[in-house]
Amino acid sequence: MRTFDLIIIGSGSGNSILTEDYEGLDVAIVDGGTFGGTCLNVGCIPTKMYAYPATLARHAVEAGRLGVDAQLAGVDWRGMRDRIFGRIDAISHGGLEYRKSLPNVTVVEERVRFTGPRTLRTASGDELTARQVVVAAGSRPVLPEVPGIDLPQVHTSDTVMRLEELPRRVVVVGGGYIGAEFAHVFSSLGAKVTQVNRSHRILRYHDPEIAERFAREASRQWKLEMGWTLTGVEPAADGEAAVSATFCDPEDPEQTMRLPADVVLVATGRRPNTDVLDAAAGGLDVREDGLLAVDEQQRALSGGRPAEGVWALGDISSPYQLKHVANAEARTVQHNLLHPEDLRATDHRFVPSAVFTSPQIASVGMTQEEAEDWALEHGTEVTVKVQEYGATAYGWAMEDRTGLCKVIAEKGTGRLLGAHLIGEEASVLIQPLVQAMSFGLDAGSMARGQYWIHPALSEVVENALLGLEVPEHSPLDAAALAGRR
Ligand SMILES: Cc1cc2nc3c(=O)[nH]c(=O)nc-3n(C[C@H](O)[C@H](O)[C@H](O)COP(=O)(O)OP(=O)(O)OC[C@H]3O[C@@H](n4cnc5c(N)ncnc54)[C@H](O)[C@@H]3O)c2cc1C
Ligand SMILES: NC(=O)c1ccc[n+]([C@@H]2O[C@H](COP(=O)([O-])OP(=O)(O)OC[C@H]3O[C@@H](n4cnc5c(N)ncnc54)[C@H](O)[C@@H]3O)[C@@H](O)[C@H]2O)c1
Repeated sequence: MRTFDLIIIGSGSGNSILTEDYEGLDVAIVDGGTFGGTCLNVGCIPTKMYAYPATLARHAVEAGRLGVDAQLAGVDWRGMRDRIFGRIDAISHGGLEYRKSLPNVTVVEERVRFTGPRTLRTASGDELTARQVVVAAGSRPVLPEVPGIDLPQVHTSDTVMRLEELPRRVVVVGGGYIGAEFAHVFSSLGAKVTQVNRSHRILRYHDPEIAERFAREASRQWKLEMGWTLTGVEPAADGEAAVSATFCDPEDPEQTMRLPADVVLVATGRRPNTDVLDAAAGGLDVREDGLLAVDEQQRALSGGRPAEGVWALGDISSPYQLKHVANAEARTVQHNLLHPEDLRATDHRFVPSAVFTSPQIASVGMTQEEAEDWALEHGTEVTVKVQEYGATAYGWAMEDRTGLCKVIAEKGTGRLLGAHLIGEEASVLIQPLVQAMSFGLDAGSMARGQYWIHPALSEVVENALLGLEVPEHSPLDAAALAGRR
């Protein structure tokens, strides 16, 4: 049995814990996959490195509306792929080598499982234990158990970005973040894409007005099929495509659909790795949804109480499955490991997210429906303003027909409750609204307490705020508005 001061399982956000403050500790960092984890190797970073050129390609196709005679002559998929992974693989490799070079750090490049409280066994049979264990083992794609799911033409986000050629026909299964982003990438780069979703709502956790606007835009760019569940994939009979994917209507299984494809991308959600880690054998509580149970201080729970010396962060324990959340939780663990007498909690109040499609989508806080329910429950009223990009000066410059910014606030106080955008640079435009919510700036003060550069796109946000029925300045202080008391 090898004993350490600290074992970190997972080199994604888990790896960021190890600063110089840890130099005095004997640390093991364990990862059985690619060093650097999901975001770097198969997640946020490579997808955005594809999404950006895909957006450029989309703009070229749409530039004619503005009198620019551009066209998409083609894309160099292999060149793009090699540029992207040439950069990423080097970062992953460099990170691994750096960790290996540290005298106090042992890198274990193997899968591990819990065998008891704070004890682990590697795939090759070594036993490891530590005073403190950080579980940062992430999540993995869920694959429906249907015939043909293991055919080589069936991919997940883990493999699809390394294809040798840009496929001609792609069937994307799933209507969430991953499905939407890859439908954008493949269709903008020139593939014929059909995106199939089980429910009748795409991006189902988003504000319905945004999701509907997105569905309208998406169906201009690729084919959307709603209300179908995947039943199988088989080699195609006609030789026109490599495989055909079959679907049925979950409410009427007699209704079926067959789609030819060169690539079937399955993006039907991700599952926390608590099962492969055998978290229960470590005495840790696993929730019904498969997440490792943690408290606000990121302490893993055992029998509902903090387990001695076990912490967790990121996709394995967080319902958000977002890199900025995993990083924030890692900062909490980094502090708490060294300051047991002064534990911090992770602030999960205003978690924003964005979908990097064209147009982009960004969201923070309550949807309109959630805000209206909240208002009923708290005996208060909400005010909502939807500002179209096309009705602002920069929106005219862009001849924009799709963008909108919806802001939701409490009427009496101007407290911002939610913001939802679809449109150019939505992921950037939302940030001042996240800031206002986090620091308790009310909508009225935010609108009129600062200059907004004219005629920048940010006037969309300014005008949305000005359209709310709120006091010019809030009667409440910032802490109360930020929901801190
Ligand atoms: C295609 C895609 C696009 C994404 N885009 C975005 C985005 O734009 N913005 C955003 O905020 N989020 C995005 N995400 C989500 C984001 O990548 C994750 O939320 C984040 O990477 C989770 O980090 P983590 O540290 O919890 O886990 P990970 O980074 O997954 O790290 C876990 C590590 O643990 C290792 N591991 C697992 N089990 C074991 C075991 N038993 N033994 C040893 N090692 C093990 C794995 O090999 C892995 O390296 C995206 C995800 C995907 C899949
Ligand atoms: N930009 C970002 O922040 C970003 C990008 C990608 C991924 N992520 C993270 O990764 C997570 C996983 O993404 P995801 O898109 O795989 O999951 P998701 O949960 O967002 O979406 C899964 C979709 O698949 C559909 N589905 C499920 N089973 C199906 C079936 N059998 N047939 C057809 N459709 C089916 C669901 O209805 C849903 O629309 C996200 O929740 C997100 O947190 C974030």
